Order: sequence, then structure tokens, then C-alpha cells
Amino acid sequence: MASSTRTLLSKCRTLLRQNVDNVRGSRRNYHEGTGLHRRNFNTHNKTDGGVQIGILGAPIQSGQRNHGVQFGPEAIRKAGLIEHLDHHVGMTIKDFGDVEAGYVQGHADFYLTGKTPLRNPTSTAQANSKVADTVENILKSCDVCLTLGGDHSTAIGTITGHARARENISVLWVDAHPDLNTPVSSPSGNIHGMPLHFLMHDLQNERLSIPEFEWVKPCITSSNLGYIAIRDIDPGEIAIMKRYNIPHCSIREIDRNGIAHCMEKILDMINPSGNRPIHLSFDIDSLDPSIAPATGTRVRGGLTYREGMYICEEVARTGCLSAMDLVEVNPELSNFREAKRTSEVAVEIIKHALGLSDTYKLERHPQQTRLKCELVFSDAQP
Ligand SMILES: NC(=[NH2+])NCCC[C@H](N)C(=O)O
Ligand SMILES: [Mn+2]
Repeated sequence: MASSTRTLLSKCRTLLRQNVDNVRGSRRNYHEGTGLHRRNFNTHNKTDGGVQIGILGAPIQSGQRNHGVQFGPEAIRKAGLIEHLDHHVGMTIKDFGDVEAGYVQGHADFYLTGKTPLRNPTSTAQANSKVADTVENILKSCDVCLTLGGDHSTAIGTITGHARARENISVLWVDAHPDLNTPVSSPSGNIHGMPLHFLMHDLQNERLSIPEFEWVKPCITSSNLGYIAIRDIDPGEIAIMKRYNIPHCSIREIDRNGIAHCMEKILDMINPSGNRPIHLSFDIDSLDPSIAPATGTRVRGGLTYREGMYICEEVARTGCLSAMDLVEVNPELSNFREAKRTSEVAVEIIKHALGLSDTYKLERHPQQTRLKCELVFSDAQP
């Protein structure tokens, strides 16, 4: 390429970036500072300063068939999660241990539907009820609750707990799958492919009357939910997404328009005012299996490492992160090295969502109970 063309191209890119930054700045008040800081979502009056992160393990595996996903919390902790977070000034980590989830071998009970029986409703409901109570409690004393799964049915508990503790939450669902099946549309009977049908107001008529799940009250609507990276979508899920116009950026839209555009679009859709508490539900299978192989429902053609981290950085920059799930790490489904690699990537994902990435640094402002995540390296050129 001739050097004059290259210069022109680079000038265009710079202009484009500046434009994007201007639009963002005006829409979401980025000039106020970016990143994780206290947004007064909480009802408690903490004056000791700094952001409190509560961590909970939810070793639930009854939402699917593979053995081993119950070891997800242990694997992520072993990959150094606490050590990575602990030394950051202005951030306090409280580890609440694991919820007692109970282990279900294969098929404990099922609820008969027309097609595939719903697998393990009793144990999945009971474990999630504990998760919901614990997340609700953690959010009374912490600014952010991080839950380590477990399979993705865990989101039934975490989102319920979050919605009990804070008003007006919006959910960003990062996943290869929309997990929006109903017991009737599900091809597998696995509850980890259905958590959202329990939680969405719009889908209450699709629920079966399962006494153990009575406690789950709808708490999100189709406009509070956004998908990113989905690429393996069942016919029943497509129908629901179309019927309720659920905001989404499929992996193909990321290919076409880039991750920056997609994140901006999806955040504007689910959090237009820029001050709703965000629930980030991150399924490790959203990443390409070459990066995160130790998971149960791998789908080729996933997010690159940087795309995954970028999603989390942008969430951190909103300053609205209030709860996060990191689910579906299953260390038993690959060899030791791959399992370790997957857990390490999970730690990286969490760090980035909390505003701790290579391109950012956290700074505690003196005398302020606030963390500010500042860009120490930016591409913006004069
Ligand atoms: N959280 C997950 N990994 N979900 C996978 C769901 C796969 C499939 N759509 C099902 O409903 O069975
Ligand atoms: Mn999922």
C-alpha cells in the first residue's frame, strides 16, 4: 500500500475514534471518569471507603448432564482469583465461600413435559433458592457480588437475588447460547438452557407449575436484557427473541461491525440512561473453544481473547457493574493444561470486568469512597 494511502487511512481511523468517543462521552457522561466506582445503588451506608467485592461459589451442576462443572468455583479460585484482586488499593474482597448445592448424579428427578423431560428441577430449584438468598444478602454489604458457577442455571438465583437487592437492573448476557428455552421448546431438558424463561415477565405464560420453582418471580423484561456473542440458537429461542424484540448482537454482527460498535449498541439499548445496575452474566463458552476449551457446550467460532476482554472493559467503564456471574467452567472436560488455561482466562475476564486490565489502572481517590478506573494508555491521537 502506498504510504500516502496509509496515512489517509490512519487519519480516517483517528477521526472515527474521536467521533465515537464524543458520542459516548455525551451519552454516558464518560467525562465523569470511567470504571468501577460506587454508584449509590446500595441501601447501606458504608463510609469506610473503597469498593467491596463479595465473592460466592455456586457449584451447581444439576442444570446439565456433564460431571465436573461443580468444580468451577474451586478451579477459578485455584487459578489465583483472590490473589489477583486482593492487592488493589481501594478494593476490598470478601469471599463468602460456596453455597451448599448438593450433588446430583445423572438424573435425580424430572418433570414430564410434552417432549424432553425437564432434568433435575427439584435440586436445581433448591440450590438456586440458596443462591438467590445469599446474593441478596451479599449485596446488602457489598457493592458488587461476583458468583462463580456452576452451570448457567445459576443465573436463576443470582439474577433473582440481585433484583431483590437493587431496583431496575439490566442484564448483559455474554454467551454462545441465549439460554431462553422453555421446558417445551428445549431440545435437551437441561435447565441451564432455560434460566431466562423463569425470569422474564414476558415469558411467564410459558412456565410450568413446578412447586419448587414457585419462589422465582419474574424480574426482567425484554428491554432490560441484551445478548452478545450468541451463535447457537434453537428454533424456539429464535421465535421468542423475534416476538419480544430482545436486544442482541450475534457473533456475526461482531464480525461485521466490530466489538466496539456492538458494545456501544447493546449498552445503549439495555442501559440508555447509563445508571442502571448492570448484571453481567458471562458464560465462558462465549469465548472461542481454542481459548476456553474446558466447558460443556462448546461452539466453534467464538469471541477472541481481546473481544472477551473488551466486553468486560466496556462494562467496567460504565461504572454500573453490580453483579456478575462467571459460569460453565468445567475442569473435568479437558486435560489439566487446558482446564488450567480456561480457569486463568476466567480470572482475566473477571479482572477486566472489575476494571483491572493491562490498559487500565485503578486509582483510589484520596478521601473519596470511590474507585476510578482511568485509561493510562489510550489510542486517541491528536
Ligand atoms: N448455558 C449453556 N451452556 N447452555 C447451553 C444450552 C444448549 C441448548 N440450547 C439447550 O437448551 O440445551
Ligand atoms: Mn449459558
